[in-house]
Amino acid sequence: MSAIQLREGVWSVGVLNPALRVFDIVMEAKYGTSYNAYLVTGEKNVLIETVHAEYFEEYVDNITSVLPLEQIDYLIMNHNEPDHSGSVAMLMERCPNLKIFATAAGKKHMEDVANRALPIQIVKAGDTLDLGGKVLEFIPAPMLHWADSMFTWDPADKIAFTCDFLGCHFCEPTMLDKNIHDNAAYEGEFYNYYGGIFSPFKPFVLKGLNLLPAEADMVCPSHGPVLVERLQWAKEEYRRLSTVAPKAVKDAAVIYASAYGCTKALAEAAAEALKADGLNVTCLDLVAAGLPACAAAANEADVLLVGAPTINRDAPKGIWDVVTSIDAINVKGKAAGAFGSFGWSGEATGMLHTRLSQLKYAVPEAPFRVTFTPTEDDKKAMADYARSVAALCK
Ligand SMILES: Cc1cc2nc3c(=O)[nH]c(=O)nc-3n(C[C@H](O)[C@H](O)[C@H](O)COP(=O)(O)O)c2cc1C
Repeated sequence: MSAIQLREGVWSVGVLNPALRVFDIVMEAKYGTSYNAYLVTGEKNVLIETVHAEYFEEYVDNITSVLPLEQIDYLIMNHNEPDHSGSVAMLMERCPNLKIFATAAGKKHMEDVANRALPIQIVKAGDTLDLGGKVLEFIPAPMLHWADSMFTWDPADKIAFTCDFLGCHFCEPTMLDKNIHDNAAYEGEFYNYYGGIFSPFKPFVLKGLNLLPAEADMVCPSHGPVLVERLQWAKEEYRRLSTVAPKAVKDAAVIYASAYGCTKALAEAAAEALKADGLNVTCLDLVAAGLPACAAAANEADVLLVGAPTINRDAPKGIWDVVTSIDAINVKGKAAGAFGSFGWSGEATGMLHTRLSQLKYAVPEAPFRVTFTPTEDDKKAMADYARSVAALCK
């Protein structure tokens, strides 16, 4: 991809990576991605973001197709994940007089990524950068999706540069949303990106939408096409996806695996007790309900009970898949407990209890476990245990 003029004096100088299929270890990128970067020219010339280190030369080619590197005065780093900051150190080698602007957290991240001190000016909300005729404004927008995130606002061009916010992994060679051919594919990636990157930060997304200047008619994100025609839609979707309806009653999820019905009997005792106490209870057998439904219920629950037998000194893999699908960022105020049946050594419940406590759920002192078939007393004790977990929920 070469430099693409977006508006008078505003260029896209990022690169496409159409072959990428897995981003950040965990996100599928069916259509590759783009590492977006922008150049705003004037009396002073400023770059906004760099690119993944492997694409540095292509990035430099794009910049130098507009102007020589020596004429670049500033670099603004809205976000410093290495797919955007990975080329900062190399760029500094070529442009040693470059002055960099970032938030305080951005400075720390950038220097930790580059492993060297950098000439960074820390910016705060409302700080500006005068390019001579054009004044850019900095709008810190923390936790979108790192502490360092900020937007850069160009009021003269009505463009907001928003780092990952409103972006997605999609290669549109023209960078213009009006040229997207496969709109269904784009929308799928837009939602995947929101889900993978922003869904843990819903309150911050709503704050970010409010910080975004309403008069912006172009948004330049750091992945995927620039938003003009889709801008209103994209903002509305972020608002819709991030708005959480208040709950009238607390949700409880009892999720279990059970080979011979022993852990199942405990699960049913727990579910009945919580239902009787007025909670909205979802009780799911992992094998029947499947991982996606169990993971969704676990994440929705204010009170979570995870049940597993011990099989070969561990919990079965499927149950681990559930507890490793939990959004660790959003367990504040929630409570969880582990229970299960075992034959002789009974490791599963302790291991699950440790994991739940490491996720920072409020957990009782110990898990609940019984040998083989639960007695009526065991079931009563299970009901008490479930209630004791629910009592820990704020
Ligand atoms: C293949 C297999 C391996 C097992 N390994 C262990 C074990 O390592 N330690 C243990 O305490 N119980 C072990 N058990 C016993 C189960 O934990 C026990 O039968 C339990 O009651 C099963 O509960 P469930 O009906 O909820 O699956 C094993 C059972 C099976 C079928």
